[in-house]
Amino acid sequence: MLFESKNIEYKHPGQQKLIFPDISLEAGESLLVLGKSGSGKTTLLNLLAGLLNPETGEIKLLGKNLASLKGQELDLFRGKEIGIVFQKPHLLAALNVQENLQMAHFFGKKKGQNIKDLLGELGLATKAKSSVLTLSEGEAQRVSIARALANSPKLILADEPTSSLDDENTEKVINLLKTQAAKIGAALIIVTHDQRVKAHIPNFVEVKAA
Ligand SMILES: Nc1ncnc2c1ncn2[C@@H]1O[C@H](COP(=O)(O)OP(=O)(O)OP(=O)(O)O)[C@@H](O)[C@H]1O
Repeated sequence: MLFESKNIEYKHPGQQKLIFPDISLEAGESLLVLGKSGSGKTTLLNLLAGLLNPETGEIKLLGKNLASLKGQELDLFRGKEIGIVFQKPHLLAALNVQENLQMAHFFGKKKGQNIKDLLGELGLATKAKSSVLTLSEGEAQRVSIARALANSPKLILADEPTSSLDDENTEKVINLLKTQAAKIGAALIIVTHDQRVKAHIPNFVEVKAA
């Protein structure tokens, strides 16, 4: 199994304990994480990315238990093997499109995908040298996807990647994520409350308050 999470529980200070469904995915498989606002979707994504530590349970990517990795080791593993698409693109405004992607190679200490080719596949070939401040919302979202894919990670995590997009761009973004995940042999997990995404990815788990 490429990716597995089992018996994960987490409690934010002063909040109810969150109990998450188990997940297991092979390379090229996709999964939606659905749930109401406040149910714990973003918390689960942060746990799967190793940005939070679960109180119980284990998360394994490429046979490695995330909890067994510490500090810099975990940061480097995340940089190489986990691509995260945040809800808002969070691009570095001082850098152009291409430089934003080069940062991923730098932090992952990995050669990764050819940036020019990747931008071409995401329909951004003409934007390589553009300031990220001049991009439309859909373009900025695609750049943030390109950045998440730049190191050919084995796990792609996307938090509400379509919430601010129209129907056409939603379909484009979901297809891009699926195609790229299949191409690089990654597992894809998309957190969303956007019902439109369900039409494209039938496999789902639901996060519910305990
Ligand atoms: N840092 C924190 N400290 C305390 N409570 C938190 C923290 N982060 C999240 N929570 C609480 O944990 C619960 C789950 O939050 P989370 O952001 O994971 O939900 P979500 O399903 O992603 O919501 P949304 O769809 O609105 O983004 C909520 O009740 C939230 O208030």
